[in-house]
Amino acid sequence: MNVLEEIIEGVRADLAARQEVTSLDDLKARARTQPSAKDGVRALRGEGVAVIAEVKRSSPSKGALAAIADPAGLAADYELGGASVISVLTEQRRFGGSLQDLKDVRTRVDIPVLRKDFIVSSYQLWEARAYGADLALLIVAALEQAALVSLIERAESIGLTPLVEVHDEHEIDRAIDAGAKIIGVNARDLKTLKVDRDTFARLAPRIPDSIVRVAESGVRGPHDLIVYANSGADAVLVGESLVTGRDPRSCVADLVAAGAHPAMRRGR
Ligand SMILES: O=C(O)c1ccccc1NCC(=O)[C@H](O)[C@H](O)COP(=O)(O)O
Repeated sequence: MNVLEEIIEGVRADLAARQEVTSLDDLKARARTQPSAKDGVRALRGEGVAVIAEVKRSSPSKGALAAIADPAGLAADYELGGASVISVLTEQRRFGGSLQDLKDVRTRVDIPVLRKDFIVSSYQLWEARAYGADLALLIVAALEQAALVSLIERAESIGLTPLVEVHDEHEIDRAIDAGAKIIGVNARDLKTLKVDRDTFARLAPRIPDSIVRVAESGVRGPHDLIVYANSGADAVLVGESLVTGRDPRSCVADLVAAGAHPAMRRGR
């Protein structure tokens, strides 16, 4: 079993336990009490390069990164630094996240919030909405094509914007065929966990201009953002360097400033 398969095995077990406690009808009722979801595409299509700042306590590749006792406070700092979207890892076993983190972050920030998890069921989309997410990650490598199509449709029908994650050309074609409006190219191979920052430059030209292009993983600072932007990134998704940096707000502000430079404007 590779790392992705191991993670998903745990995700399915935790999902089954939650489904024992909360019925789908209860989740739907809770989701319907939420304010309308914010527009994820609009948030990532502004001037300059948008920053998606991640609340990430630990990871399979690096182990413990940061304790993050106050995820909402961290998210508020990210927002003050100029982030366009907050990503909240809700997977518990390997990333130390939770739906409570998502709820806490949602109540503190005004910008859109992404549920970053390993989504294999529409139940998790309803959870995302019920706990206040505006966007939800869908990983092509984790889903058969019929499931991908159906989860994108379900996400959109309940107001969520799907961020569809890919790792190679074939997955890009699958994401486009499935109707993705935002595609994230993850530089981290989810089977080997190796980060290859050249992946984005290689794959981005295959993604049409009509689709928002997000470069995920491996951003250590403004230089990496600029390299991704020069290869066509509309947005970058950043976790580790923000949670391990000394001042998350200024780390985000430095990225936003680099992405707002006139040389980064590409008439989007
Ligand atoms: O981060 C990991 O080790 C990891 C392993 C297996 C599946 C997913 C993983 N990370 C999720 C992400 O995609 C990143 O958290 C995100 O792109 C931010 O990356 P980074 O800035 O490099 O922390």
